[in-house]
Amino acid sequence: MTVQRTRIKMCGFTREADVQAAALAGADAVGFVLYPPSPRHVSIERAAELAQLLPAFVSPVLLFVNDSAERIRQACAAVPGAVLQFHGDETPEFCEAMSQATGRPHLKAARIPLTEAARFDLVKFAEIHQKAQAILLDAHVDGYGGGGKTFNWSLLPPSVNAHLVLSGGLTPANVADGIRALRPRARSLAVDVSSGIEAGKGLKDADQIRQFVLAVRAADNAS
Ligand SMILES: O=C(O)c1ccccc1NCC(=O)[C@H](O)[C@H](O)COP(=O)(O)O
Repeated sequence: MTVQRTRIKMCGFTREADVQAAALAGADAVGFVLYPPSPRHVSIERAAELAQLLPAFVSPVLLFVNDSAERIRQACAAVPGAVLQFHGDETPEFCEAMSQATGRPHLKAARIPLTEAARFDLVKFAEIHQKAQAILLDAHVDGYGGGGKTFNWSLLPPSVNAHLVLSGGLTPANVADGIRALRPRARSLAVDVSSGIEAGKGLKDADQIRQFVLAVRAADNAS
């Protein structure tokens, strides 16, 4: 029997020890929020420092919200190998142009209404963002993201022709349910977490990090 392995992105890191804890626990990607209004914001220089701690095969992810092409290029030059995550209102054309200009793949966030997920045309969104490496499904919250809230997973379309990343309010306690709800709908599924592994905004908790990875592995092994 083939066990599908759910890849794990953890986001919003600001401290060295937390980045090391995430990599040690088994995160496949570690995200840095380059959006100044976020309480998890880090500068390009700080993201570069933290990304240097990542071992082989753990990808840095640079998160932008409606940022400029110039600053995205600067960030890519400072953080080799980073994946781009566009979490604002970026058009498919802008996202594709930035991937072309930097040679980096990108994730595009879809911000799903908390209680009316069916109102969001995810099939169409995935079609117009078909050049994205994956579509990250986040809850639509004030401040663009990192809200610690789930949306109603059951209201999503039964099938989406895209690699999906489930995000928004995931915790060690609910991530298995999220995997079970989303895996049948996607070409492949990964999960993303920020608030659910924190002691405070941008301050990650090593034990919650470990618990989150264990919960994902248990869900994979049970599938
Ligand atoms: O994390 C933030 O502060 C943030 C701010 C503005 C835009 C996006 C942001 N985070 C993006 C992420 O990828 C988060 O991991 C995602 O929104 C899930 O966050 P959470 O619900 O706290 O797990």
